[in-house]
Formats: sequence, C-alpha cells, structure tokens
Amino acid sequence: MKKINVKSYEELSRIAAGFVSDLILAKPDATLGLATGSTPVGLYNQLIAMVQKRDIRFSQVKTFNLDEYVGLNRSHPQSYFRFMQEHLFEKVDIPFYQIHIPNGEAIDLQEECQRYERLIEENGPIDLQILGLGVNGHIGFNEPGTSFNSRTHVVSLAPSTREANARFFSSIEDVPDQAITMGIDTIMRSRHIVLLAYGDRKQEAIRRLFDGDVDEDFPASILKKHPNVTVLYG
Ligand SMILES: N[C@@H]1[C@@H](O)[C@H](O)[C@@H](COP(=O)(O)O)O[C@@H]1O
Repeated sequence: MKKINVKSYEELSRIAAGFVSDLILAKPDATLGLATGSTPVGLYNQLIAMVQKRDIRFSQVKTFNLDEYVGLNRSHPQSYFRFMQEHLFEKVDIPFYQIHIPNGEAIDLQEECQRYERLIEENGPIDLQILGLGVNGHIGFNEPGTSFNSRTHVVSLAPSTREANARFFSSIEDVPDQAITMGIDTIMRSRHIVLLAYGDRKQEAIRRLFDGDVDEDFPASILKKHPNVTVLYG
C-alpha cells in the first residue's frame, strides 16, 4: 500500500486527478470505478477543468459507480445518480450509455445486483477504482462485518452511516436504510485502487487502516492485501 500524506485538500484532489488523467491519456477507453461522498468532489472539479482545457476526453471512458441508495428515484437530489450528473457527468464529454450506476429502484434488487456484477465483468477489470472511506471503515457501502468475498449486493446501512449521511437530507428519517453496493471482492478485482480520506473526521479511520489488522470488522483493511493501492490522506 502506497501512502501519500497531503498538505491540503487541493493537493489530494490534484494528485488523484493526475492518476485519472494519466490513465485516460494512456488508455482512452479506460474503465473507471467512481465514488460519491464529499471527498472526491475536488477530484471531479479538476477533471472537469482538464476536459474544458481539452487536456483529456471522456468520450470513450466507461464508468461504474460503487453504490446507490435503494428506493430513491434517479432524479431525487440525494440519489448518487443525481450526484454524479451534477458533479461530473453533465460537465464532461461522456456518452450517457457509458455511465453505469446500480438501479436502486429495480423491482428485483437481487437480479439488479447480478446484472451490475456481470456488466463490470464484461467491461472489466476496472482500471482505476476511486474510493472514499467511511468513518467506520466502510468502502462503497460495505459496512463492518461484510464478507471479504462479497460481490455486488444489497446492504442495510449502519446507524453511524445513516447519521453521517443525514446532513444531506432534511432529517435522518429520510435517509434510506438500504443500498446496493459493489462487493469487497468486486472492488479488489480493480487493477489500481486510489483511496481518498481527508479531514479530522477521518483521522481515526486512517490510523486504524494503517496500524490495524486485516479484519472484516474494518472493511478498508482488506486493501492491504491488494498489490496496487494508493492512499491519499491528510
Ligand atoms: N457510500 C459513500 C461512500 O462511498 C463514501 O466513501 C462515504 C464517505 O463520504 P465522505 O467523502 O462525504 O466523507 O460516504 C458514503 O457512505
């Protein structure tokens, strides 16, 4: 695991954007794994600026998002679909059909998980997976206790995760209690994983990631077993 301690959020975003742009320049039809949350927003802004300057293009890039809430319509302001449109996809030259996000409104959620996993396999492996870090060590929405062998599945969100995400909703009751997420094994199949963690809220989780054991109680710890992980933290 390569650790890069950054001095600012701006630096974290710039270095992460460098990984993405280097990949797209070398492989214009790269498959990217993307994350939501506040942490990757700076990275997405950097990528938008690069596209506007015509330094990179997304015209052949394929994207797979980590997760989506169950039961929120795509147009809901807090759906991850909406989030990605606003923070990246509407502002870069990516064709709509090259964007993939689990459908949290599918009638048969199990079938949706299988469909999503199959799509990743067909288009994969993911060349570069961006990850945020939950305060409880979750990656995607894989909460503590999730099997390291898991593939795309439906999860019940931990109370701490619903509390952490309540700031985006009018009240905690409005935060969905389920989500679809890529599994831990799905994430581990990526060629390169870049984990982003920044700010006081994340210090304890970063410390546990670096110093703790590999343990299903702390999902991010599995990353220590991956041959090509970069942690950008500060
Ligand atoms: N499902 C997402 C995760 O993928 C993300 O990593 C986490 C941290 O978010 P933030 O970057 O806002 O701290 O939030 C959500 O729970």
